[in-house]
Amino acid sequence: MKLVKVTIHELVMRMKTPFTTGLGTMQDKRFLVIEATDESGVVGWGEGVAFEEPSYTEETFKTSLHLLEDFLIPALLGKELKHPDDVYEIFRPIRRNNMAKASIEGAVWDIYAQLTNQSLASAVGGVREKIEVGISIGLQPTDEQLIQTIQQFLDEGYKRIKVKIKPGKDIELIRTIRQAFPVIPLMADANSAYTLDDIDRLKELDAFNLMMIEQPLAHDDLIDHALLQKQIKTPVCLDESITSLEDTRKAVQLGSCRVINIKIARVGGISEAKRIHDYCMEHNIPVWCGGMLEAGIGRAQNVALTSLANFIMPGDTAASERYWHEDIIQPEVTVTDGYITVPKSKGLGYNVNREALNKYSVSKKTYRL
Ligand SMILES: O=C(O)CCC(=O)c1ccccc1C(=O)O
Ligand SMILES: [Mg+2]
Repeated sequence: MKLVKVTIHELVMRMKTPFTTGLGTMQDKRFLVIEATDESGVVGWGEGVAFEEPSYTEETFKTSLHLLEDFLIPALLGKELKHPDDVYEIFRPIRRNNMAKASIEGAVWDIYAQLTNQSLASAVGGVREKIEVGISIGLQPTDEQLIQTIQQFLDEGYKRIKVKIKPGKDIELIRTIRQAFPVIPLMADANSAYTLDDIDRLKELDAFNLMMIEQPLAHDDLIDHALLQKQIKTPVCLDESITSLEDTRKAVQLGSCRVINIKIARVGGISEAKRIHDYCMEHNIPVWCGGMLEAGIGRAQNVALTSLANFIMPGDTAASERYWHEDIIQPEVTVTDGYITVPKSKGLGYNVNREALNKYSVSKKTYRL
């Protein structure tokens, strides 16, 4: 494989409903679509999922543009690639900026799958025909609305409910949910809203039989999470803190968590996501696939990755229609009885809908060898 042309499309798509966490609210999603062309003319697609504000990680869609234009695309154009794993090595001298790296690495994986006549799921080593999915629900204005929203997604078949918590909207909130839904698979994501000073409060959550609590403490912490995990029964799941296989090794050795949320973009691509998956499998740490409110291309990659053997907990990869009036892929990702069927066709398994892509595109720029 050799990339000869890369086009960056900048899109803005309005979500059906705003998504609120302790970090902020998002409704209009600005993101990047990467269209990469190989020397044989095969086109691969990637998605740049960094948000407009550096609140979840330090990256933004603008830093992604800068990295792609000035470093990542120049480093890849014209390079002979034997396997998509080569991309991670080529990018190694460039520190962090994982979402920017993943955006173009995903396009190389798509090209590789097409050139080797297989689905992306099969190219990454997936073993499942269908994947079990859950849903992540943002903070709601009232408890009534939250209960109603949970009921709606349970009715749609979602297998696990994740709610956002923050100080002051935690114990009572979870108690209210448990009163309405005593036995559903339920978990809470704090997006780093707590410190060890809140340990008594976090211990109170042990009463509610949560599947796990996601990223309670600082976004870059492993040590305090290990201290916390020793004192609470609820399994700790790390999201923000895991940016690489190295972070994973340290977290597992320290006992910082019992579960890991893998997001392709957060760890710099599909290759590193796979290595984290494999390490966790060897160490009996279950993983699940997190989300970045992706449009169709990122969503398709999540479906493929989740077909790996150790994705044994439902992830956040919900149906396209949960987020978008119209997605940029055909067919859209659909959920039936809480499952997504992993596509078997060549490459991503979904076609990019050029008409939709152009409709939501606000600018584009092409780089050639
Ligand atoms: O539905 C999704 O794509 C995931 C939603 C979600 O929880 C989330 C959305 C934006 C930023 C961070 C997170 C998170 O997993 O912490
Ligand atoms: Mg999270």
